[in-house]
Amino acid sequence: MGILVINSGSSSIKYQLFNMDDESVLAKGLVERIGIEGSRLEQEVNGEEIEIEQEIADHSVGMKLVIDTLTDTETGVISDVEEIDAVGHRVVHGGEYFDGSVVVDDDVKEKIEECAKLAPLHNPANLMGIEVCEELIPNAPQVVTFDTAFHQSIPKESYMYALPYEFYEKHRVRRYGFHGTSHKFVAQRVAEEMGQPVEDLKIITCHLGNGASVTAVKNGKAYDTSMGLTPLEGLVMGTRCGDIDPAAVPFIMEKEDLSPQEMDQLMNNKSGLLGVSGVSSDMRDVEDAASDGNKRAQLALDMFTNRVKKYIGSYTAEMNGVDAIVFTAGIGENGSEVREASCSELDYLGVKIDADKNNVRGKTQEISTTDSKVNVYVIPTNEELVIARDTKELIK
Ligand SMILES: Nc1ncnc2c1ncn2[C@@H]1O[C@H](COP(=O)(O)OP(=O)(O)O)[C@@H](O)[C@H]1O
Ligand SMILES: CC(=O)OP(=O)(O)O
Ligand SMILES: [Mg+2]
Repeated sequence: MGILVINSGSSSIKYQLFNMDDESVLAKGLVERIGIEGSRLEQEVNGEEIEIEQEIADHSVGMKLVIDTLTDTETGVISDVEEIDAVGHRVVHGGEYFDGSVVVDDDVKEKIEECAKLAPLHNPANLMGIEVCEELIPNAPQVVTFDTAFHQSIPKESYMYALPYEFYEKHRVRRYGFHGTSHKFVAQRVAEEMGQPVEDLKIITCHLGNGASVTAVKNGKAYDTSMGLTPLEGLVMGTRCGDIDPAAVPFIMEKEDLSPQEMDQLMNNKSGLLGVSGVSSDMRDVEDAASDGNKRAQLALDMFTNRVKKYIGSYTAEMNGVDAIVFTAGIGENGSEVREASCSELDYLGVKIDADKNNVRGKTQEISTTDSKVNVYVIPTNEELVIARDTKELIK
């Protein structure tokens, strides 16, 4: 059974074509830097890599390139889209509508669209992916898996905001949390690595990508998470500011005469690493600029890692301890300096990083010293495999 999984991030499309008879990967690829200079597609088939560099203006152009590359006579692994039996998509915001994966129909699409105002960088890209697949792979059923689903277990004292209660009742204003598929996957994986049941562990998972979030996973369930009503709250991100004093919002709007939409754009698209450094939203560019002596790039880096550290500390307090800390996603899997800085001076918690072991990219590895009280790991996330499993289950 051929299942294509599409994971549209805010700046990338990751895809994997699985043979779900044995969960083998037929092709795996990444379209990155969508909408910014240097956009490209990278695809791996049986260990062989190809690279296509071209301008990719948005997720719709990116999706068409993915399907062309998969079916191309030279680069492709299938001769026809008919070999794709189903498509599974990652969708970021499911509101309180969805606590699990579902088959796409008009009603589901409407609800994804309705939630788009709460995930403006994501749900529109996710919907675009669904619509391009409907057009180009018309016979394949489509399934969606929501980032918000895993966080449904968070207790009410953590998901509520201290606003007048009626705003929860009227508009469902609350913390939802995102990257749930990834947090759940790496929490389970780290428990396997440690040879202990996830139900016995207190784990802090740091998903650091273009969007970034930290989750406290207690006894296998999400207990708190840094993203909120939208994927804007919490960590400093590529273009998002994360936590700020909410009173800064009306203050800036008044001073700069901004509409709510303009203010939202400022916080979602022009802030974070990009806004502080003035260099780029991409961690690699910011790290390069900082090592060339750019002070604002260094400041952006320091703010990024300081925020990760704050969340690790606060979730340790909330869970009354921590057994394992996991780093995952683009920056978490590759950025050894970010990991090292985020865990520096956490020795009062018993966290000690081994510099040699930490010199690792994109593979599962314990990076803490043997006498560290907390096990720190790099675990590559695999949201796509989780989505493929759900898709197979639902179309049976
Ligand atoms: N070698 C690396 N070192 C540091 N950061 C990296 C490296 N490779 C990728 N990244 C960072 O990962 C981020 C993208 O992460 P990713 O999980 O793909 O994001 P998203 O899914 O949100 O689009 C970018 O900031 C990029 O710079
Ligand atoms: C929810 C979110 O921020 O997703 P991404 O990291 O893929 O942008
Ligand atoms: Mg991502």
